[in-house]
Amino acid sequence: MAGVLLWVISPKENATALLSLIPRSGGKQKRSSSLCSRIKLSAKVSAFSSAVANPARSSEEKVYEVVLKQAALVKEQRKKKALDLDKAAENSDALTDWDLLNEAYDRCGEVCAEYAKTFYLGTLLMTPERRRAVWAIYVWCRRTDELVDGPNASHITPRALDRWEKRLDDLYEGRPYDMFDAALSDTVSKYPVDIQPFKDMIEGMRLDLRKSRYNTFDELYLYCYYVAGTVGLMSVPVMGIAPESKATTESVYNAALALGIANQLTNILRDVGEDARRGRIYLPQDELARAGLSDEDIFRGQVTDKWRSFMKDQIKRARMFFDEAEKGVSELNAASRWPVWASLLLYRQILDAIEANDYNNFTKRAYVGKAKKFASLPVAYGRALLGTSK
Ligand SMILES: CC(C)=CCC/C(C)=C/CC/C(C)=C/CC/C(C)=C/[C@@H]1[C@@H](COP(=O)(O)OP(=O)(O)O)[C@]1(C)CC/C=C(\C)CC/C=C(\C)CCC=C(C)C
Ligand SMILES: [Mn+2]
Repeated sequence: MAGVLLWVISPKENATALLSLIPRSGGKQKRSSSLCSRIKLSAKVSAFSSAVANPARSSEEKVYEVVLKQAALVKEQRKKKALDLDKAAENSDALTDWDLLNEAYDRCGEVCAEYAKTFYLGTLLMTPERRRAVWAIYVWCRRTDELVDGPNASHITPRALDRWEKRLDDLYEGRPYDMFDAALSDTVSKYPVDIQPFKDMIEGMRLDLRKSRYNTFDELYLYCYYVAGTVGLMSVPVMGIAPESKATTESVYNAALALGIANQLTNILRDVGEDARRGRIYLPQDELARAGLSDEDIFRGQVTDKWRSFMKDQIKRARMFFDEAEKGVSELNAASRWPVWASLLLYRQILDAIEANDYNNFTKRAYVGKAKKFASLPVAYGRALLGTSK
């Protein structure tokens, strides 16, 4: 991870491309207009927001455009029934440097195993091709987050993030800088993963550099999309939609987006105290004010009835996003469902843990204990076995 920092801070010293060009597979894009379930969730969620009219497009509408674009890319692939992604992936390996590429993917797997053990275990059920592609995406996300959250975050400037984005462009064009990039470069050449969610995640990191308050849920929603909803959009093209699924591609992407948003909202609710100690308050300012709370209340960190009631509403909204996500998991390829269910069940239990801590997210960290974690894995497995909407 340190290498990334060196590179973005001082690119010249480290700018050696390790692997040569990797073939790209294209994908025609087609638009669709099924906003239905998006709007339903939007209506439910905005019941929490103020009555302030928002004549401009909401963040949800803007984000939905990315969802449609990514869904269209995948729909195109699904139509090509004869194309077996795993086979295509295997065949195009013949054109690249096998050993280096395999090593690059293995290293991604190692990083993943170290930082996210449960998730790593879950990926072992996937086909080898899909598994290693998800690892490559995971590592890129982890490195991106490390830039602004890691030990050297204080050295990161907007220009450093611009260089990271340039590096992303390069790897998409088959010019990776290091072996982790090479793995991702290979992945995006084989699966219909659009570059936009990756760029948007970098945009989320830019926001973290310049913004420490969110006026409304709409603003927060966009941030959550940038740093977490994007992960869902990056992952589904690799995890794959079950061939027998009758669900629309857009609805599956909606669910994936919802899972990212739900996870990030949960992160935010869990880390209120920790973030406040870094001068950050992600909770929407207008909702805090309506609950009779201010930044000072958060810095003071006292669990009052006002706070409990405010948190109950926040938790309720996060759960709504988890519910929305649930609708899509069974539509994924059978082998990809288990890690997704596991992550959904585990993350959602953090909300239960906040409740169990009597809403003290100022000084008590809500976490899911080992026993509960292990108990969730067979539950996730059971759900993964259930069929799709066919
Ligand atoms: C149909 C359907 C439901 C499909 C599933 C789609 C899917 C796989 C969604 C994944 C959702 C997910 C795991 C989102 C990640 C959310 C998250 C925790 C984002 C974190 C951002 C910044 O947070 P913060 O800095 O506040 O918190 P920390 O203290 O740093 O934790 C991130 C850290 C961004 C970076 C994200 C990652 C490193 C995770 C990347 C994960 C993958 C690519 C694999 C996803 C696959 C599974 C099975 C979970
Ligand atoms: Mn982080």
